[in-house]
Amino acid sequence: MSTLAPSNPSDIRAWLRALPALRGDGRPIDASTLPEEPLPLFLSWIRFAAEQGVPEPHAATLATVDADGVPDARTLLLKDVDRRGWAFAGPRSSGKGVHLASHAVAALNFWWQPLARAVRLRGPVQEATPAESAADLAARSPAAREGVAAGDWVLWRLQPSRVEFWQGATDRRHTRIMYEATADGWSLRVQGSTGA
Ligand SMILES: Cc1cc2nc3c(=O)[nH]c(=O)nc-3n(C[C@H](O)[C@H](O)[C@H](O)COP(=O)(O)O)c2cc1C
Repeated sequence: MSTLAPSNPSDIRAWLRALPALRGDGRPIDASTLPEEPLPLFLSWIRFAAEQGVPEPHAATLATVDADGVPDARTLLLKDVDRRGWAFAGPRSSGKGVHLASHAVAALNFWWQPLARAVRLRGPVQEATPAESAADLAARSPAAREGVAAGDWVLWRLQPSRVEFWQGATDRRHTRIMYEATADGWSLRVQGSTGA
């Protein structure tokens, strides 16, 4: 079937269902070599995605909720990641800034189609120091800095309470690697196809 969108709206359902999905080159997961915490696995997956030519592997979808609990989501760039969390930035006056001021929690989702891989995190969000936010703004191009009011730029860090690594497979025998923060570290659960 052609992948051109049908002009007749009543055909959309059939057209969508016929579009190919999960055609990425999935890799088997060796559950015996997984690290005890999610950070090293995330670093190895995003580096691998970049090496494999995944375009803009640092782009992710950030979901927040507003003061009434209504969710919203938008694409943004990951600015840093270390033990303090997954860092992203934007104006304090933006939708995400307003949401985070009332509900300091978020979810972040990466989708690396050529590898059929996704990473999904959720947890509390903390504002970085004013110096870190200013440094992030200063590192942007002059064009990107233009129009940002002084003091309106914020760097936030999502400190995940849960991280899921998802490896899709063309035979639909997907693998989910789930890390949950515990009082003294991380618990790890693997579901689905494993073994390399
Ligand atoms: C690839 C890509 C990268 C983006 N990076 C950022 C970013 O790092 N920070 C940001 O505030 N908005 C970024 N945006 C714009 C957001 O998607 C969004 O339009 C903007 O943050 C306003 O959303 P909000 O009002 O819900 O906060 C990016 C958009 C795309 C498509």
